[in-house]
Amino acid sequence: MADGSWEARRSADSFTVADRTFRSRLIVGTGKYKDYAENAAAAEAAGAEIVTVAVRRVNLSNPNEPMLVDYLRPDRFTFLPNTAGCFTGEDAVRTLRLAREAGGWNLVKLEVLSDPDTLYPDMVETLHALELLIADGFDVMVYCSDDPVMARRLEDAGAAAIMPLGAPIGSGLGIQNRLNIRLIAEQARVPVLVDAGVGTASDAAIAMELGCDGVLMNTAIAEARDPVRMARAMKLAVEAGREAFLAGRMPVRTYGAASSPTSGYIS
Ligand SMILES: CC(=O)[C@@H](O)[C@H](O)COP(=O)(O)O
Repeated sequence: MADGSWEARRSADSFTVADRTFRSRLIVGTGKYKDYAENAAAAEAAGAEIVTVAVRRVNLSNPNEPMLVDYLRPDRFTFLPNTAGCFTGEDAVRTLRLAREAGGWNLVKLEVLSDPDTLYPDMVETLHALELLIADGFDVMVYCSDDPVMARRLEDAGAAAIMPLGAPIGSGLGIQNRLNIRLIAEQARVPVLVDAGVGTASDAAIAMELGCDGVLMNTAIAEARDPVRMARAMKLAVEAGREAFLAGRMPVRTYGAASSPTSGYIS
C-alpha cells in the first residue's frame, strides 16, 4: 500500500505487510492443539492465510515425527516464524537467522519476553533485536507492549507491522487498554494487529472496532472446548468488528435519547 496512513488503511479491503497482501485479518498460532490435524482444521475454519510458528518448538524437519507442514501446507498458508520462548534479543536474532537458513523465511514475528510469569515483552531487547534484524534484511512484525510511544519507536526503526498485546499471552483476559490500542492503530503507518490475550470472539471484534488491521491469536482457539467452532466464531468476529469499524459507530451519550423522536428524522 503506497499510503499507509490510518485513513488509507481504514478503508482497505485487505492489509499489506512488506509488499504482501492478505485478505484474511485473522492470524492463528500452531501451539497447544491436540494434534496437527486439529490445528489444520481450525486454521481452515478461521479462514487464516497466515499461521505463526514457534520455530524452536515445532517439528519442521524431522520426518520420523509428525510434521506441521504435512497438515498446514506451505503452499496454502504463509508461515510466520516467531521467536516464542526467547528472553534476549540475541537469542531471538539467532533463532530467526536459523529459521531463514532452514526455510527461507524472511517475513518473521519478533517476540522477546521479559519474565516467565507475565510473559510481557522486554521492549529494550525487542528494539535492539529489531534493529539487528532490519540490518540483516528481514521484514519484521513486532510483538510489543500497548505503549503508543514505543510503537512509534518500533515503526521508526523499520517494523513491518506493530503487534501490541491485548493482555498477557495465554491469559484470555481480552483487551485491557482500549485507549492505547486505538491510539496505536490511529498513529501507525504500518499494519497494527492485536497479538495475545484474546479470550473469546467479542475480544477479537473489539480489536477490529478499535481500528486494528488484524488480530493474532492462539490459546483462545486451541483451548476452546471445540477449537474448530471457536475458529469459525473468531473469523466471524473479526469480520463483524471490521464491518462495525467501517460503518462508524453511533456516539456514546451520557443521557438517554428517545428512540422515537418527534422531529429531525424521517417519519
Ligand atoms: C502464537 C503466538 O505467537 C503467541 O506468542 C501469541 O502471542 C498468542 O497469544 P495468545 O495465546 O494469548 O493468543
